[in-house]
Amino acid sequence: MAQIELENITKQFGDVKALDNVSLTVRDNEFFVLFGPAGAGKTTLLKTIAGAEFPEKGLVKIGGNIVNHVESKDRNVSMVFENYALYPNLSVYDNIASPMRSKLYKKDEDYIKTAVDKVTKMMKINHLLERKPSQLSNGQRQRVALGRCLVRTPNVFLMDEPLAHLDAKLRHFMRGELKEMQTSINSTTIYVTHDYMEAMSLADRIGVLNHGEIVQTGTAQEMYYTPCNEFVARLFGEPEINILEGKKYAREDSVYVKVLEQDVLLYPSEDTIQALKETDTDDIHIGMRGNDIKFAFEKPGDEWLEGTIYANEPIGNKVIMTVLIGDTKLAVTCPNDTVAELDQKVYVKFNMMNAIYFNGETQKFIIRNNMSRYMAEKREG
Ligand SMILES: Nc1ncnc2c1ncn2[C@@H]1O[C@H](COP(=O)(O)OP(=O)(O)OP(=O)(O)O)[C@@H](O)[C@H]1O
Repeated sequence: MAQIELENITKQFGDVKALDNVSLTVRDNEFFVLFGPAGAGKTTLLKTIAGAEFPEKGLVKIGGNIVNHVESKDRNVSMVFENYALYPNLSVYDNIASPMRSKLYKKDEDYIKTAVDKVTKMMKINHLLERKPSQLSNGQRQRVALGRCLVRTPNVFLMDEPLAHLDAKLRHFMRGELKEMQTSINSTTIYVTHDYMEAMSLADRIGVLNHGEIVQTGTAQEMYYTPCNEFVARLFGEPEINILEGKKYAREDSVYVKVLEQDVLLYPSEDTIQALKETDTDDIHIGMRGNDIKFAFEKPGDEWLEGTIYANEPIGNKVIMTVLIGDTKLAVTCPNDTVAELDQKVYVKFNMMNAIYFNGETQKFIIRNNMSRYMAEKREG
């Protein structure tokens, strides 16, 4: 049983509050991903759980026990850092074997050999066992460090960007292996990444950290469809979500939002009207993802907005077209065979089914269109 609870944790380095009153529960056996910009406090949070940093305030609990004063080695956690921290004089084999030779976990050499074989095959480093860390590439070193972390089965794995230095193909493969491993052993994992795709594909739940504070926790779906503010909305998805500045105004018993200074009204769905009416500002921002914007080169109808093509950028199997309307740039996701000239006229239309509304003053989430339907679908699974 290794539920992790952080209660009101504050950790300060000089003037910098690396963690600011953080409260968080990571459930037993959960794969929890910590996500956030550089300097948000992710590594400090991991180190606080590992016992490598000690908070000035708050409680750290593992498996229901307060561990604030328990030494790192006695917490039964296994941590892998982005900067490897391998023993330079030991071979790959001995580096990976080292946790099992420690006084606390002492295992016999046959057991160790079986465990090292298993993990080095999984990491695709079983041909490097005799080498020293200095004879390895960064990606190989990182896999050795990950292997050393995974070779025993602690209560808690703490992983700080363990795949950052691997090429895209290997990273994809490793993600699959990690996920499978997680489901086959009973361990709680907290995993730090900068890669939103990695966060979304691995996580049971995600915690977004910014300036030392937990901004939102939830599933990948919740982060993507119901982000608690514009900051979270921008973190998930490529291209970054478009945030359109608009004004709401009432007409009869409905509410309308006008965007891009154009005479186009975006009709909120029925269940959105009440929430927009109750919002105490007329400044409304609409979050619209690139794949919810349709485009055409001939004007299909009056409700389409006219713009010009500002940029066209291929990304993997899609093209991101930047459309300029007035001063606003919209990122539109297009099929990868889209051919378009810069400055060419283009017409766009929003799929309002997936519009997300934010308070323009606070940038906080108000509601998404068809919220009740979305919630019902979520409940059904
Ligand atoms: N030992 C330290 N001494 C002084 N300041 C520190 C120390 N460790 C971290 N900090 C500061 O605390 C803040 C949080 O750092 P932390 O490394 O936890 O962020 P992070 O989210 O892991 O960042 P990154 O994604 O860049 O690794 C940063 O402002 C950092 O400069």
